[in-house]
Amino acid sequence: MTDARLADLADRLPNLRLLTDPADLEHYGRDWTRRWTAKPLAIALPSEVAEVQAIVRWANEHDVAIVPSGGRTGLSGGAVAAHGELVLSLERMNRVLGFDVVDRTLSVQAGMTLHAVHEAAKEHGLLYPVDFAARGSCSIGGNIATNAGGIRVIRYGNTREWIAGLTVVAGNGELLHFNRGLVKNSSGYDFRHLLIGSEGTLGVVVEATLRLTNPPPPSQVMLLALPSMDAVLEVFALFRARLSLQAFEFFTDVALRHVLAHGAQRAIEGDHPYYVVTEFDADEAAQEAALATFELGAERGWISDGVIAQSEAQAAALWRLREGITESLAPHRPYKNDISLRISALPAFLHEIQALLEREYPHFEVVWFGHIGDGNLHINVLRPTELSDADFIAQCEHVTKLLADTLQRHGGSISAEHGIGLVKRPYLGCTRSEAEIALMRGVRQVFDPKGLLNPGKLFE
Ligand SMILES: O=C(O)CC[C@@H](O)C(=O)O
Ligand SMILES: [Zn+2]
Repeated sequence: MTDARLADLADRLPNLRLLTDPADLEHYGRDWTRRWTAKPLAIALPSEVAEVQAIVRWANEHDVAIVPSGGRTGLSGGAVAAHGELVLSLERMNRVLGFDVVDRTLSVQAGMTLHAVHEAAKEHGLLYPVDFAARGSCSIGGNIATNAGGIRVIRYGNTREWIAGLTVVAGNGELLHFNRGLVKNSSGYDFRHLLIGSEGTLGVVVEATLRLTNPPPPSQVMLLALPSMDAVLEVFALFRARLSLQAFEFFTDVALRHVLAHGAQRAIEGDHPYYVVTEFDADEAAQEAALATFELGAERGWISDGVIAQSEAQAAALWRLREGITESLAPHRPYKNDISLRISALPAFLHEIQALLEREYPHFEVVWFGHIGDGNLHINVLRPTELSDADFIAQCEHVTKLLADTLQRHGGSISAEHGIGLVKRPYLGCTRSEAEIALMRGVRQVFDPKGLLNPGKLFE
């Protein structure tokens, strides 16, 4: 270890696992964006809170920036270390700390995967309801840092709703306990909510107390084929009014083509431009209501075809059509937009934006999918093989500026659930006012006076 700063860190924390191997630097220095070359100073893998505190204090003394790191499944460059930062991976801090049957809370270390959290809740007959495709590798700490959403927001809300308490190491190494699991706490600023969605810029989340809930009643999964985006919105309104929805997700035929090529099974024959996977509570009465609702949608010309899963395996196969999209697109190194609008603003916005994207991306393949029931659209633009990364990104950035302007006019957000990170930083101002961004900077100054926690993410 030739770097004097690292030698000092190793001296202070002889048991700390520190990695400097080039393969490790690359692995831990990047996320799913693959846009930046990873260049961290080293990777620290603490095993306890005291080590995290000591690392942050060491970073202050040596002016070393820190990139807090979870599962690095992020899509906005929030966990990228490209400028000699120390990556602080919470990966080894992945234990359940406690379950409280009266409070119905689960306390965990931040490095637990979302899947492990689900399993731990299940052991107690309860549910941690935030869920999405990266569950096997993303960490609960990363979910908190981005206020992650996913496929059940329509029923359960975002990560924010499920955080009863947070333990955080602030930018000066101090340990802070926010809200301590209380249901009611009207005693001033709720710092817990400032930390949720702060993308590692205010503190390192080391532990969280999660609220759990009852598992949902038995459900059914349906795949629908639809003739237009307007029909998707009509069917959403119809289904929401008549059924108790757990999920309502859409994707286009282009997304379907990719996911089928990636190994998923076709469930509806024929060519249809839009598809919806929906899941709803399904006792006997609800099943009848679902069929009647389906028939009504078909009579009105909004639904062209549909299948209802007859087994858990079929339900999983239908879900795979939606959940497999990101992975099936990954080889094309897509440029991603993750935008949100009020649901009521969607129809007008969509008409405008579909025309804009057709005009601006005549030669690129554009894949639409997402959580339409939350007003959240994922737009993935695929890089043509003959185009360099730099040229491709430059063209996409130009269009994103136009998209951001349109979003601003319709009161939307440039990031619904993936965070701002490095990727959306130029567009923060379309979603947040100058006054808000000035306040954010002020808050950051208080929590992290030297600006060492994830610098450059969220804003310059
Ligand atoms: O790949 C994307 O753009 C979206 C990923 C994720 O948020 C999803 O909804 O599947
Ligand atoms: Zn999503």
